[in-house]
Amino acid sequence: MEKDKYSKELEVAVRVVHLACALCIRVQEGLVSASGDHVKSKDDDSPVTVADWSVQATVSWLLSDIFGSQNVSIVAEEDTHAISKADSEGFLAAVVNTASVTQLGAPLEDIGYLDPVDGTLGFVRGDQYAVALALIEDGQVVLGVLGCPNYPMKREWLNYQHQYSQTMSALSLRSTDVWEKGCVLYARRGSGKAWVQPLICEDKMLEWPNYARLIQVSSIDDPALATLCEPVEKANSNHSFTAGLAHSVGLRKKPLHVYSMVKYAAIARGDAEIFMKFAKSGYKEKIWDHAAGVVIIEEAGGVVTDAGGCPLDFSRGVYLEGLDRGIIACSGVTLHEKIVGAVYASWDSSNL
Ligand SMILES: Nc1ncnc2c1ncn2[C@@H]1O[C@H](COP(=O)(O)OS(=O)(=O)O)[C@@H](OP(=O)(O)O)[C@H]1O
Ligand SMILES: [Mg+2]
Ligand SMILES: [Mg+2]
Ligand SMILES: [Mg+2]
Repeated sequence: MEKDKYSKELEVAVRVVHLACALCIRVQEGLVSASGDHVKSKDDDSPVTVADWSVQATVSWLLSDIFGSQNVSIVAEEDTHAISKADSEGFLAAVVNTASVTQLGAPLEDIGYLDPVDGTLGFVRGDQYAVALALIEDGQVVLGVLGCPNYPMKREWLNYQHQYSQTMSALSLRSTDVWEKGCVLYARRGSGKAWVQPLICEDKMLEWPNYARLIQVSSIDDPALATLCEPVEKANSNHSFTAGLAHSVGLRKKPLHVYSMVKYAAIARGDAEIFMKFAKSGYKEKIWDHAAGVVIIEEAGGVVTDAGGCPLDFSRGVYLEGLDRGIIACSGVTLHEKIVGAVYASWDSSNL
């Protein structure tokens, strides 16, 4: 890809994700004390919140406003049915109130994929979640931006998952220091670079990208030293299958259970070496749950494929069609080859 292609789009996407994160932080802080009005159940029983809707509305509006609605095509997770139901009146008002407090100035063609709140379960539980925005051109993810409001620039959080908010207060991490809140990661395909920024408060936005730092995947390739991260919910990924794989390749550390694409961020930042997800057979992985994370890991030096070792196919609509069994992301080829080999060796006897 030519050197400066998409640089304007990337800058806008990063700024928009910063704003979206600020919005989520406000809602998450309020959730603890709020009535049940701010969280709803979708038809598949998964949660959706005021933040999912507000981020989706805000990001879509901002991108259309900046690039012109004729140049922007956004595919986003939440569908408009749920919010127009009569019983959602209070919820809709909350979305309008939250979305209208937020505001932002380049052409965006191709298709943007947005997961307004990834890891909604983590979000409502006061834990990890992400805002993910990716640009896909001719079936290739060309830009990825991942906002991780509860993933500080410092890596200590990894040892304290599940009690994120308690840990933050116990460690007195609720300071105004930008390095101690969250981060935004981003990458442009073919640049060979991936970046992380601290979550910037709104008055520092103009200074972008002054706070950006290059990130790289971990250099650890010895399974005994490697850290695996995987989804929290057993319904979303088969923990016993991954435990078998981990054992057979010689992983010794306990796996980290982390909500959302923060797992992709952890690999890209070098805080963990392996991410695996094996959903139940029949479940089709959605593009917005992976696109931004994949390009960021790859540009940071890592490898992401399906369990058969093939690249993920982002060219066929909202689903990762043809995905072979599961997803394997690693910091390098040595670990990746071992895991893919272990899947081949154990799949037939796994009853999956
Ligand atoms: N049954 C099933 N199997 C696999 N995956 C599913 C399933 N149902 C939902 N999803 C999607 O998983 C997204 C959350 O994935 P995570 O890796 O964050 O899982 S976990 O919350 O840590 O358990 C989650 O993203 P969000 O809805 O944006 O939170 C879903 O798109
Ligand atoms: Mg998601
Ligand atoms: Mg979501
Ligand atoms: Mg969802």
